[in-house]
Amino acid sequence: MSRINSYFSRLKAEGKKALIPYVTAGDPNPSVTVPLLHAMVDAGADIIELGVPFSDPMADGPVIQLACERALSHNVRLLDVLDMVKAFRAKNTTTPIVLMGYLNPIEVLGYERFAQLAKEAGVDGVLTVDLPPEESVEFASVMKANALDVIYLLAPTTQEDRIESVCEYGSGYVYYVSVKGVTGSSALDVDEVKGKLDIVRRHTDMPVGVGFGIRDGKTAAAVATIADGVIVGSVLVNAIAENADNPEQISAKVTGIIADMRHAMDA
Ligand SMILES: O=P(O)(O)OC[C@@H](O)[C@@H](O)c1c[nH]c2ccccc12
Repeated sequence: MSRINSYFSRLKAEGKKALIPYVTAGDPNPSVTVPLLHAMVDAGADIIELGVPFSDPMADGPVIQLACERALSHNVRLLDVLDMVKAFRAKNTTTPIVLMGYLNPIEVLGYERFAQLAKEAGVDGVLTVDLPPEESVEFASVMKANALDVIYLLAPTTQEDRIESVCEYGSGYVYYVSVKGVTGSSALDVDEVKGKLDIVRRHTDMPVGVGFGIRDGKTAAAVATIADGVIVGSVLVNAIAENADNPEQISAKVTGIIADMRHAMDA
């Protein structure tokens, strides 16, 4: 059983939902990331989506695009991100980490080498934004051979027959994107998302995480009533951006938001 699977089963047994924050590795500089990951866990994060900085993050809005730029200005590459995961694992062996990014840096390393290094570093799952499941047969089989979960996105526009295949190829959890568009979009409509999740659940027993447009405790709590995981990115990355000039503030701001969400979700 993967660390992601066992984590979700444990939460289920406790009647809790997963809080899944996203941050970009190396933002605003490489020394911030590992301590920030530990602080997020202490504040109530269950699973971490760690973004691999990429020069052309087409599914991301301005907030995460700028995060990628800040990290890339310090030359943070995929191998550096894997080193951060390894450093995190020295003190934490329970919190699942999903690497979130685009295909190009993985292709440069090669699937096999990437998968081995990622596993060794302590990565649990991989979400490759620009690789459609239908084209990922080889990718997915190499990841799975190295005990990495492959997480896919479902969008509001995904047709039911594709939901079926995406759920079949994926493992760990499915990521339901709550609104059309890029990351950092405006608020989502919980009732509309609920209707979609009912359809998704007809096709899979996997946990379903919902992301895009969750910015506060109230929305996090509402999403927690319908989903297994609440995924939060831009509001945290924005707090990082606002404090990029005094990084000692970053952890307090980010963990403040996470603690609020945790509290609202568990209330
Ligand atoms: O930023 P938001 O609206 O809170 O949504 C989460 C999202 O940022 C995170 O999961 C993510 C970061 N980059 C992505 C690219 C595609 C899909 C999702 C993502």
